[in-house]
Amino acid sequence: MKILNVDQIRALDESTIKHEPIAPLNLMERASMGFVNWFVDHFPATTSTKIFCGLGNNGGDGLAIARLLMERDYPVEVYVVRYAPRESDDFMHNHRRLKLITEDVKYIEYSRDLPTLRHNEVVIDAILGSGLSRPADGIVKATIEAINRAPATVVSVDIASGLYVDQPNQANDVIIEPDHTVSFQLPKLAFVLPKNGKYVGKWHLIDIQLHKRYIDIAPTPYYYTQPNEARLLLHQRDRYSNKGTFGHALLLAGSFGKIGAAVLAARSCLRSGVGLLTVHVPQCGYSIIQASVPEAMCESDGHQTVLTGTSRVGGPQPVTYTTVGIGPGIGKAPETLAMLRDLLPTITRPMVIDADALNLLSENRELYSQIPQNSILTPHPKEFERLTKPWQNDYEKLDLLRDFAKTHRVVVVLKGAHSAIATPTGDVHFNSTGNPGLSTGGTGDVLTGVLTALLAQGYDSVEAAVLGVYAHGLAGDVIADQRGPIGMTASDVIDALRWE
Ligand SMILES: NC(=O)C1=CN([C@@H]2O[C@H](COP(=O)(O)OP(=O)(O)OC[C@H]3O[C@@H](n4cnc5c(N)ncnc54)[C@H](OP(=O)(O)O)[C@@H]3O)[C@@H](O)[C@H]2O)[C@@H](O)CC1
Ligand SMILES: Nc1ncnc2c1ncn2[C@@H]1O[C@H](COP(=O)(O)OP(=O)(O)O)[C@@H](O)[C@H]1O
Ligand SMILES: [K+]
Repeated sequence: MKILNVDQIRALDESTIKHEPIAPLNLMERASMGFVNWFVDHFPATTSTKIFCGLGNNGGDGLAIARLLMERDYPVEVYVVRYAPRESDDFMHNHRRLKLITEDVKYIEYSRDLPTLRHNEVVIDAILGSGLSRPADGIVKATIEAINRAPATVVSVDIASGLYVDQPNQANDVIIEPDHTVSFQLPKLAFVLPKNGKYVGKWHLIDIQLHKRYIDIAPTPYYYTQPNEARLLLHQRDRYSNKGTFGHALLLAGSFGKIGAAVLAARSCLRSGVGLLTVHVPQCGYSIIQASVPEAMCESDGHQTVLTGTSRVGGPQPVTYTTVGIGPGIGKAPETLAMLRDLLPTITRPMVIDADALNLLSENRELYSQIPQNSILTPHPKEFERLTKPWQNDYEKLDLLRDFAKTHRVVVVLKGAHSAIATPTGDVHFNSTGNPGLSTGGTGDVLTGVLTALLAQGYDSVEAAVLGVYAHGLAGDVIADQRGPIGMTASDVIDALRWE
């Protein structure tokens, strides 16, 4: 699914009006009806509801929503925040329509006009939408602050008032902190950026049949992975396949005290369809791998506690493997750095690079040029900062991410909620699965195993990253449903991986 910018959202609106064709007012009615259908599913008709409307089309939506909820007998109070002398045409029209069924529309010009908000009430925030052009101030700011202070449940229409759709807010901007955002058709970039979490809440999309052709051809670097899109990426198994069909992966993982990382990556690799797997670990990990992952072959490094030269010590010859994954639990010993230096030039196919392998790269940036093209790098934000430099806000981070992927012709999975997958052409796919239960040691190692398995099976790097990250998050969601997010472990995630 595409994520469009604010100008494109406006043009999409106009394109729908022109090509469907539909009157602007009727499109607003459709959007408002979609919101109301969602609202009715979530809050009973006894819910005391206060709707705060601005003077643009977001406010117009709010007025239409008020009328539609009143028609369904919700106890609704309407407040118009009068911050300017002019209203939009569709606001005015909906204002007239609302006045036909109620005289009771209140106006907020000064702080003293603000109502008291209680915990058993729901506030609908329709003050400002995608037309935000400057930080909220004056009475708009006071209203937002009052809503944020209140114990009421808050639902924003389209986007929280005060939050920009696709550009950074300043630290002192005043923005609604909703429990839910109910938006139209496509996600907004602001929804998938971690720092905006409290200004978005849970977000929901309402299909209002905006012009499909416009969406199909609109250029954008940003995508949001939908379940059907992920499923389409999945390779079906040939009935006459054999284990050779699905590649032979080599995992270089573990060090003394961190052999568990190698176990997790190995297990998830096997659970993700690899044909054959060899795990190369320091000597201290040999019997652990043999005993705990019997499906894998194991090679012992020449060193007792850390990974060293692979070929020098009779270890693996990476060229003979379909894919190499390196990083989980390896540490940053000088011998391991030497191994990485020797290894990179010998690998010609895309590999997976994670954890301390990334940290070693960031401390030895001359190695960046040795990373095989189309490799998948899986940093969490701290590792990504080490690979690049600190950023001021999520938008700057996104620029750094796209630049890094393009410059080094690699796929970068920046992990977190809505992991962002940047491609060598500069596109970014935001993941839609996963939950805070995944914020626990070892889930990143699991992801490395998953991605290594997909590359070994011949998936293209971008497809492997999009599908693997999606399936990893989905496994986390399945486990969170079963046992709650707090008690889940990385091993649970491996068990819940499903490829269908
Ligand atoms: N696209 C879709 O899919 C559909 C969209 N729809 C709805 O339309 C909404 C967008 O409407 P919109 O363009 O009228 O913008 P909105 O935010 O209501 O107000 C802009 C006004 O506020 C002003 N203003 C700006 N910042 C301000 C500030 N800080 N403090 C005070 N004022 C400020 C701004 O002033 P200006 O910048 O012009 O000076 C302008 O006058 C969208 O969010 C959705 O709800 C649906 O109805 C149909 C389908
Ligand atoms: N709040 C969250 N929502 C969704 N996914 C998350 C969240 N927190 C962590 N994750 C996922 O969990 C994994 C954590 O990886 P990482 O930080 O490398 O952990 P570790 O190093 O312990 O293995 C990543 O795939 C990340 O996207
Ligand atoms: K809003």
